[in-house]
Amino acid sequence: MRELRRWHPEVWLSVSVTTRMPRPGETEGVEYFFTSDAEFDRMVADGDLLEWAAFAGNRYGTPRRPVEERLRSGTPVLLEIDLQGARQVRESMPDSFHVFLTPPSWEELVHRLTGRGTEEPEVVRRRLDTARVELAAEKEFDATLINTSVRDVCAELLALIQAQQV
Ligand SMILES: Nc1nc2c(ncn2[C@@H]2O[C@H](COP(=O)(O)OP(=O)(O)O)[C@@H](O)[C@H]2O)c(=O)[nH]1
Ligand SMILES: Nc1ncnc2c1ncn2[C@@H]1O[C@H](COP(=O)(O)OP(=O)(O)O)[C@@H](O)[C@H]1O
Repeated sequence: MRELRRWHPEVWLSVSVTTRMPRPGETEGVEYFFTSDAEFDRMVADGDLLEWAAFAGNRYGTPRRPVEERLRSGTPVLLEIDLQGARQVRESMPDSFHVFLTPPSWEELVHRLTGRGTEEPEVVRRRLDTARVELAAEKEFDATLINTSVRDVCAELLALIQAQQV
C-alpha cells in the first residue's frame, strides 16, 4: 500500500479507523486513524462506517463518507480490508471489484509475520489462524494476486484497477 501511494497517488487509498495500537513508525491519519473503543462504538452506532470487522483482537473499519465522496467524483477507491469486511462490501456495493492478496507460500507468510517482530507470538499465532480461514475463501474474489515482490504486486494491482476503469 505504501508503494502504491508513493507511485500512484491517482488511486485513493481509504484510511481505516482501528482500535489497535500504532506500531513504531505509523502515523495518525496515514496508515490508520487510531481510535478508542468508545469512539469506535460511536462510529458504528452512528452508521459512520461502510463496513467493519474484528480482526486478531482489534476492530477495523472504513469511514463511509470519504469513500462515497471519492466515488461520486469518479476517483478510483481502494480498500485494504479483511475477509469479513470484503463480504460486507460485496453486499452493499455489488459493483465493487475484489482482489485476493495471497502469500507465495504458507512458510513465507509465517516468515514475514514473525520477521516483522511487532507482535507477541500469541498474536502471530492468532493472525496465522485467521490467515488459514481467509485462504480458504479465495474463490469468493474476482481476482487473485500472489504477493511476491512489493514492486511486482503493486504493478499487477494497478493494472487490475486500470482495467476496471474502461
Ligand atoms: N474489515 C476491515 N479490515 C481491515 C480494515 N483495515 C485493515 N483491515 C484488515 O485488518 C487486518 C490487520 O491489519 P493490521 O493490523 O494493519 O495488520 P497488517 O496488515 O499485518 O499490517 C488486515 O487483514 C487488514 O486488511 C478495515 O477498515 N476494515
Ligand atoms: N511482498 C512482500 N515482500 C516482503 N514482505 C512483505 C510483502 N508483503 C507483506 N510483507 C510483510 O509481511 C508481514 C506481514 O504482513 P501481512 O501479510 O500484511 O500480514 P497480515 O495478513 O496479518 O495483515 C509484514 O511485515 C509485511 O511488511
